[in-house]
Amino acid sequence: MASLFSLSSSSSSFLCSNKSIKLFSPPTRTPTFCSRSFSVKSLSSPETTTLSPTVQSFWRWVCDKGVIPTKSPPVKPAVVPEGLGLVAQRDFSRNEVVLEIPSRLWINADTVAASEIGKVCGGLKPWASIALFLIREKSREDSPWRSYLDILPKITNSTIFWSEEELSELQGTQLLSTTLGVKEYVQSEFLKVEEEVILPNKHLFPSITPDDFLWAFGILRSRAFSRGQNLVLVPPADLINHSPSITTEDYAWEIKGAGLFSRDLLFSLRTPVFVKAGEQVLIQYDLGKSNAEFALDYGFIEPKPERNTYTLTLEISESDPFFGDKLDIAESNGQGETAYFDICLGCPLPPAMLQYLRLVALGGTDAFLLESVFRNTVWGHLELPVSRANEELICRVVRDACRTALSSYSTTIEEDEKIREGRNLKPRLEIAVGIRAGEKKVLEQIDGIFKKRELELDGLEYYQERRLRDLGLVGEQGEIIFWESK
Ligand SMILES: C[S@@+](CC[C@H](N)C(=O)[O-])C[C@H]1O[C@@H](n2cnc3c(N)ncnc32)[C@H](O)[C@@H]1O
Repeated sequence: MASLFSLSSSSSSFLCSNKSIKLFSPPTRTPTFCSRSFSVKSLSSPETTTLSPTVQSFWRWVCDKGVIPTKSPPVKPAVVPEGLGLVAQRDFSRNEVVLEIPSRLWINADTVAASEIGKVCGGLKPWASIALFLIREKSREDSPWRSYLDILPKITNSTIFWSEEELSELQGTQLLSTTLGVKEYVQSEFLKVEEEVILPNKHLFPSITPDDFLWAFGILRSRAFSRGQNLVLVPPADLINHSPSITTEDYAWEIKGAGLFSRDLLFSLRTPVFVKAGEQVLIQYDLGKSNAEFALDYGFIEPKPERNTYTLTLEISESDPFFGDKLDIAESNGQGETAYFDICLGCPLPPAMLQYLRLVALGGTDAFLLESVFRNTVWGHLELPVSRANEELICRVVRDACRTALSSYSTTIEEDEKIREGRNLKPRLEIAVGIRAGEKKVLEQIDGIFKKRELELDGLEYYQERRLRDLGLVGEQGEIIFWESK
């Protein structure tokens, strides 16, 4: 991916920023806007009585599978402000299991492998094979998964489904470049899958378009539970919605053995908080996700300031005369030629960021620190200011980068705040305005940190002074102690 900016001691260039794409981290969800056969009502309490025939038929299908006690189901699907959700039919205590779903109801890579297309999907990435499975089953009237597929949203508010006009509201944001990057990635995966699997096996597949593939990708992104490469769709557990006010780190779900005498697996969903009968059961999707990731994966954002992030991408330029030494030092300390630092609103800078910046900016009379004799200690030295020139350069370069990034947005924070005050904002506009305001606030925060630092440059202690002090050559007041002749 292109880097946000690169910084070197000889030249400093700032490029547009992009974030590395993390595919399929923990469970995901999708918001209210879903165009489906049930109508989404804005309700203060979950609506359990007016389910559409599609949802009723889905629930019958789930109950018929024998995975939910039909007479006294612990939860039921309901129309809630987030779309569909799960509503408690009795009180649940904190961490109590809400649903246990056996693997025969899951859709994962094993389901695909055991299906008619299993043989031809073996070489695909797990998500791509599940995507093909979903699309194929969706096209079959008699699919055993019909009732489930019918309740899946045709579209979500994820930015991957936004029109060009809607995306234009994200002008200047990192989310826009990430969204375009993800769409490009899905498109290129589609072309590969089309050439290697779909076209050579036309008898197995309906005609599949890039939009179908993007839909399936969006479905997986917003509702597959995942750990690492293992993705799994688990009806009806995937009706669980996210609550910003649940902040427990505990996993809300696990996969476990079905019992002593069974080789089957169960997907077990717990409620992280006490829930009263009639209330919606909610979980925390992921405390570590930024609003940009929420918008991309699920199509909603949270009001919490710390969900607003900006990713600074720093790079050791290949044209840097000390490229090899700097890379060696970076790699010995868990970094690379390119380093990504997620900065969130109201949080301190990531600890290694200043070290990496100082390393990248190292040059001139400070270059002696790159010599091999310092190799084991240089990273430690970089924790503190090296020289005025080095510190001044990093301040200037970071501040220039922030200003350049800030100038690429089409609105100011004040303008965004005004729009947000307006009533009845469309969900996608609300997301766009929240994201762009959040990114700008983080950029202003970074700029502010380095502006303050610039003002402190004269008062900072640099490497040479520290060294003299360690050698006992600097007095209490910072004066140099000369040898006194006897
Ligand atoms: C795992 S699905 C949950 C079921 C979903 N509500 C449905 O109707 O199918 C995730 C999706 O639910 C919606 N969602 C979940 N939590 C939400 C929230 N706190 N605010 C808005 N939408 C939410 C989003 O559309 C998200 O992509």
